[in-house]
Amino acid sequence: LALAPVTAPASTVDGFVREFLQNLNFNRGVALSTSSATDRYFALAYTVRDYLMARWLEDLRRQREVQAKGVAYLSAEYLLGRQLDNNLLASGLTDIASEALASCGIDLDDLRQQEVEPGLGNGGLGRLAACFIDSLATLGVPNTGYGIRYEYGIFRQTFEDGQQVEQPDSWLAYGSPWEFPHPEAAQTISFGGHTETYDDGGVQRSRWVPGWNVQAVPYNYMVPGYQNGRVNTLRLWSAKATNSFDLRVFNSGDYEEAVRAQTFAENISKVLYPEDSTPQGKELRLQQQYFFVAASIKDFLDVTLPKDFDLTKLPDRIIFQLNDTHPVIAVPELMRVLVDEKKMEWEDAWAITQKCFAYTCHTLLPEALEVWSVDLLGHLLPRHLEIIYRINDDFLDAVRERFGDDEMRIRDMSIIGEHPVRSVRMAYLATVAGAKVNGVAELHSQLLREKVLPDFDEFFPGKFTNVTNGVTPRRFVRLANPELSALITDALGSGWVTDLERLRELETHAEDPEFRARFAEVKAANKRRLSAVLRERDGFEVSDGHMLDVMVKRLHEYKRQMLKILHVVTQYESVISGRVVAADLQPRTAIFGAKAAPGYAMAKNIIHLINAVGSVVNADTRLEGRLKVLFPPNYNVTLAERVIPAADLSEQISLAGKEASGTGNMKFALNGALTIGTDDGANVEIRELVGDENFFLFGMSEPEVEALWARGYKPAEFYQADDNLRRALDLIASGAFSRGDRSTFEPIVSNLLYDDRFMVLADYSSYIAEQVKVDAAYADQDAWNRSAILNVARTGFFSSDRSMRDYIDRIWHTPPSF
Ligand SMILES: CCc1ccc([C@H](C)CC(=O)N[C@@H]2O[C@H](CO)[C@@H](O)[C@H](O)[C@H]2O)cc1
Repeated sequence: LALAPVTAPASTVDGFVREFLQNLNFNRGVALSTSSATDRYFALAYTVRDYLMARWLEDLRRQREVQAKGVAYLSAEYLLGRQLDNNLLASGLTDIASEALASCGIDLDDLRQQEVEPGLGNGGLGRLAACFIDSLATLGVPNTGYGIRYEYGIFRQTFEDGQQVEQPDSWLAYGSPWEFPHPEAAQTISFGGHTETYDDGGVQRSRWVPGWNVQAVPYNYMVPGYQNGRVNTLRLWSAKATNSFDLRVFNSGDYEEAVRAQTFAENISKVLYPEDSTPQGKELRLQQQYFFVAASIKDFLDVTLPKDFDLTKLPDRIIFQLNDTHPVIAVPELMRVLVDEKKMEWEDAWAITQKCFAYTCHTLLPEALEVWSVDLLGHLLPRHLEIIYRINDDFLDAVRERFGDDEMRIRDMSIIGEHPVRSVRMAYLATVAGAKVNGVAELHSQLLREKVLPDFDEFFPGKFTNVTNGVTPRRFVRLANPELSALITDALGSGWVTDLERLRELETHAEDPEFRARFAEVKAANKRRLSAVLRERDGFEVSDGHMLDVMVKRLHEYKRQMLKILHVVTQYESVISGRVVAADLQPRTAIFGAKAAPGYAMAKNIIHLINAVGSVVNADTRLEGRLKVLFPPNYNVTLAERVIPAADLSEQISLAGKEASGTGNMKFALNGALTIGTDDGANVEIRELVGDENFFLFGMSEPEVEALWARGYKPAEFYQADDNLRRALDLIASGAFSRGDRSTFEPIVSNLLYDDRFMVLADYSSYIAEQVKVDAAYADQDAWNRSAILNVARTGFFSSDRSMRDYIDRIWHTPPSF
């Protein structure tokens, strides 16, 4: 019996009830009658786990047996969202669970609300990682996602007097029913100390003599494929002190000292860094990066691989995908293990390492590219710095080989930068070591090659490629928009959930007035649902008959939330000045969602401005309720799942050349919203696929931006030349939204007039003109709905399943196995 494969409980209502009550009574230790909602939620989660367990264990057994090449996805962030519904969908148990619980007098929806979403990421990069591991499991590709189990995720955002206030995100207060801790499989991770060379039987070798170490405890999470019997693993590491308690010191009465090691160690996985563009260069951040990378490499080499595995075959067994530069310390770590511990020759180790890594870059902002000072690196990871120096020396020798003694080029390509302080340029290390380097949208990958890393593109022909981002249709269409899903399935059958290009077949239905009417009803129903959510969550009222104009993403100047708020102020000013009659306005509600990095003052001021404009506009009866601004706090995955299906207009208005890709843009189009956007990131590919007539394009293209910059950009000239713009900025400067206090938003106005790095003023008139077209288009609801349906039909390309297939074809060569 012991060796028999684990069998899942019976997928029947009775079977589910039995399993649920079993978990409630014996796992939570309560009776149904005395149970709390939390008890019932945990018991439900345990029950769903039980149904997926057999698949998970069988998958692990098969992977051990087949030893197929797999993907180790290294990411410092995973923005997972709530797990319950996704796991119910993946196991095909949603209806059975709902019926089983109802038979116990429990409403499944009540339990859904109990779940706290794990906010282990900042934004795009973290959510993309979550979509990718979902797709790898659904495609049946062996994959382990590796990351950090932060005790505190992205902060909770509240507003006090319209200003962002950060609250700690204690998502583990009640524990998480979806994690499987394995303290017995903890890895020891070292830091500090020094290096030394020693004679190893006549061979001079180097070794690291660490100063201190911590324990990395793995927590496993299920990553179920969509109804394919597959379950991959997400392994997140948590830091613990090696010797958590020093009894000797304790008995000496110095209680604090006795536990200092514990707190010190735990700090490593305590909290997620809330920056999503400007690295702070903090030592703890580097500790976090090395901590999870070293634990993951040890875990794979010592646990997953068979004991006698021939490491020269490592590239046939695994590819480590670097999710931006955050895990790139993995390169010198693998070299250290192969050379220092496995005693491999440097050249052999390097040949293996170069085939085992690939690097995805997610940004174009120079300030977002991580650099670590050699002082800090040498202090924390002295052996790794030595290895990086050796990698760089060999690399620059090859550069000299190819280009001769071109010192400029040598200095420009060196992994070691000299200014402002001697530092390691992590993007350069990732590019030199990676087998492949990819951007996340066509335009981004092109700019990466031409502008950010041109020397490397020339030196490494064929290394640079592109894989346009994608989103999982399971969470962002099937789960977030059940009514649209039913409409699509009704028309096309259910195959689209795992074959999203099938949506193309909706094109013919777009010409069917009856189908358009049903689509309109779906959108209206999603708006009603959003309205109920925002009323209950934030006390907001969503006005009927309003176009929902939505901008949800991190607050960053390059994303230009300022352009959106200037549009609102322009409309407001036009009415209160009497130039426009309120009744002529197309009723519109601008919905914002955005967190700002706590240290990003300008971003926080812009949040304050949006809330300030909102409270004045919403209260001004002269607008007759035809223009509203809503800014629900704490935008996260769960709120995205409610807002996106209800949206009419998707705001993707970054300055061309700044947004690497965007993924919200894809989610909106797939849920039948029309996009107003610049030719930036993946907007370009969305517009190409949906057709110019189904996309509201405005603003400068990337080359036009470059040209204006080169000519010398004087934002004040645009202020002078455009009456609407001047009136809008003057109204803000006047204190109209800050109780007459002109100083409150002065920093924003003067920045726009005298700096405006992201050319808000230059693109203003084109944006406003395009918004007028949006209003006109929205007046013809039937034509709008036809265009919206064509957006759904033509954006199947943006499935993360397709992204994964591209990574497999162009980078990983890890076909789905067994
Ligand atoms: C070290 C500070 C830091 C932290 C996170 C990041 C991320 C790379 C920022 C990020 O999330 N980038 C977004 O990645 C998405 C997924 O590829 C893209 O769609 C977005 O365009 C890009 O801004 C940069 C710098």
